Amino acid sequence: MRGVRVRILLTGVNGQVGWELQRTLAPLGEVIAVDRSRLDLADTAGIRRAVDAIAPDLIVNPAAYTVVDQAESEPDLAHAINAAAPGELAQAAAARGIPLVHFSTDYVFDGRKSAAYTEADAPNPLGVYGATKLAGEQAVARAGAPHLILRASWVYGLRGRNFLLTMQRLLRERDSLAVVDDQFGAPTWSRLIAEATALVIVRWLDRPDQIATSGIYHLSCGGRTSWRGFTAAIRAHLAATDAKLACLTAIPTAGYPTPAARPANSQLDGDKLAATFGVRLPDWETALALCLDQDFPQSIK
Ligand SMILES: NC(=O)C1=CN([C@@H]2O[C@H](COP(=O)(O)OP(=O)(O)OC[C@H]3O[C@@H](n4cnc5c(N)ncnc54)[C@H](OP(=O)(O)O)[C@@H]3O)[C@@H](O)[C@H]2O)C=CC1
Ligand SMILES: Cc1cn([C@H]2C[C@H](O)[C@@H](COP(=O)(O)OP(=O)(O)O[C@H]3O[C@@H](C)C(=O)[C@@H](O)[C@H]3O)O2)c(=O)[nH]c1=O
Ligand SMILES: [Mg+2]
Repeated sequence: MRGVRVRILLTGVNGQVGWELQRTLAPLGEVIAVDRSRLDLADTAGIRRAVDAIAPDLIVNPAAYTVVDQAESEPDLAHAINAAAPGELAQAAAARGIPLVHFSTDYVFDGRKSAAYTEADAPNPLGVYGATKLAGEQAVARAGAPHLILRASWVYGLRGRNFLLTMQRLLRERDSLAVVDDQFGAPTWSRLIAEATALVIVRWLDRPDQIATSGIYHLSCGGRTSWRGFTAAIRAHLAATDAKLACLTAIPTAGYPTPAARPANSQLDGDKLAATFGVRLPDWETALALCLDQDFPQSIK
């Protein structure tokens, strides 16, 4: 693949990660970005036909059903998009002899481990979203195409639907805000995921051992915090410009009941990605500062 411009089929281009991937994959080749109107992943039967019509050299699939609570009442749709569709994409890739890069989530874990999860830890999802994402991982692995499954966590950015934008709005609107303080993980900026993914793809496609290096890799920011801790950091950044912000209180999970259960700890260990591809994302606090375009803490003034 060295030096060759590849045709890349990219799904989910209006999503957080897909939007950023459109830009970070552009230097690698021709990006054929498809949205739901061109490739509806709920239509499992149409996927193979669409892939064959596009005839890509590589498939990158950040599209997913990501509404965690709603998934509890739409398990069939979530399964179609998160499990059946990646399986079809991977089978199409295997049939064409091309590689697939797929994304998954920290919510495949049950959160009972106190340390960071490695790729060797057994998944045990607590809800429909996590279960369908795990089924997607398994379907991709089974298909036999060279593949990377990149597990991210707590994805945010300045675009789309995410916790950062929700909290910025609520902190401005409300007098007080109660946020759970007993679920831990690492917030991860969508742009860094997309930049790291492009770098990993270049290094992976350059290797002779794409099948041997196929598998699951954890790709999320370093460190960990709670949802309240993440909100406190968002609040601290906002305080530079906004005089009046909601007071923050810590609550237990039981104080914010949701249809889907979430892991108490889903910090991901990034050592395997660093050892294999030389890529590691910065700590979540550094990433948040980069995203919000604040002064970088260590920068020389
Ligand atoms: N968001 C998060 O916190 C985390 C996400 N991940 C994983 O990372 C990946 C990227 O997530 P993220 O970018 O945040 O997701 P988003 O929810 O921001 O975007 C998902 C995209 O998938 C598309 N999509 C949904 N249903 C269909 C369908 N039937 N056919 C075609 N496209 C569809 C959406 O299209 P449309 O715009 O039309 O709705 C949207 O563009 C996913 O695999 C996700 O599971 C992992 C950890 C955390
Ligand atoms: C809005 C709000 C949420 N919370 C809690 C609810 C929940 O336990 C936690 C996180 O809320 P959210 O529902 O926004 O986050 P959630 O949808 O669970 O986010 C997850 O999305 C999927 C797609 C992933 O893959 C995960 O990595 C993760 O990012 O914060 C509060 O405590 N107070 C609040 O005001
Ligand atoms: Mg959500």
